[in-house]
Amino acid sequence: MAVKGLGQIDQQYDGSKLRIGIIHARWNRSVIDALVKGAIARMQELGVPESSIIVETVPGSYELPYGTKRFVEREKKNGTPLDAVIPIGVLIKGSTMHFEYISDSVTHALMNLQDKVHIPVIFGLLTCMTEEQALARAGIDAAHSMHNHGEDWGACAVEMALKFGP
Ligand SMILES: O=c1[nH]c(NC[C@H](O)[C@H](O)[C@H](O)CO)c([N+](=O)[O-])c(=O)[nH]1
Repeated sequence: MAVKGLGQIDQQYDGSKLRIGIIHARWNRSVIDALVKGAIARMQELGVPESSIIVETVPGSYELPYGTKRFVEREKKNGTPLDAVIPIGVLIKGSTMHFEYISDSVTHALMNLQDKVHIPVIFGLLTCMTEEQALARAGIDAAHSMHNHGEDWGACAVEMALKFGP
């Protein structure tokens, strides 16, 4: 039995009152779209209305930290604050060190963002050595060898928002 992964969340949560943001990069779009779809589907299973899932995009993963911060601030300013936000990006190793620098810096920036925006920022950055790894983690590889990690991120956003919201 696989031991990795979120598995079942430890109780059924009612997400019907939550407002969750997804902000995704547009690189590696086929993988991104599958991850976003999985996150939305899981949050709807947990009762979050589709109209309460707000989707925004940025060019690439490097733009996720700043885009996420401004996205959360904009929704708060509009009187429609988010209860959690899921930045989603897919980084695939190329022939240069670009991958390493973006992966490391974006990971730290997203982690630290939580203390600035004061809502859960779920880690939705796939850092893959190959395209096959990315496809598998979005559940769209030919063998369907793994589940869609976007579903985990959706469940995580609902749990964190309900447990640790304002
Ligand atoms: O989201 C990604 N952005 C990538 N680069 C773009 C970067 O995130 C910025 O958008 C760009 O550097 C402009 O700031 C990637 N690679 O370079 O390989 C990648 O794999 N994934």
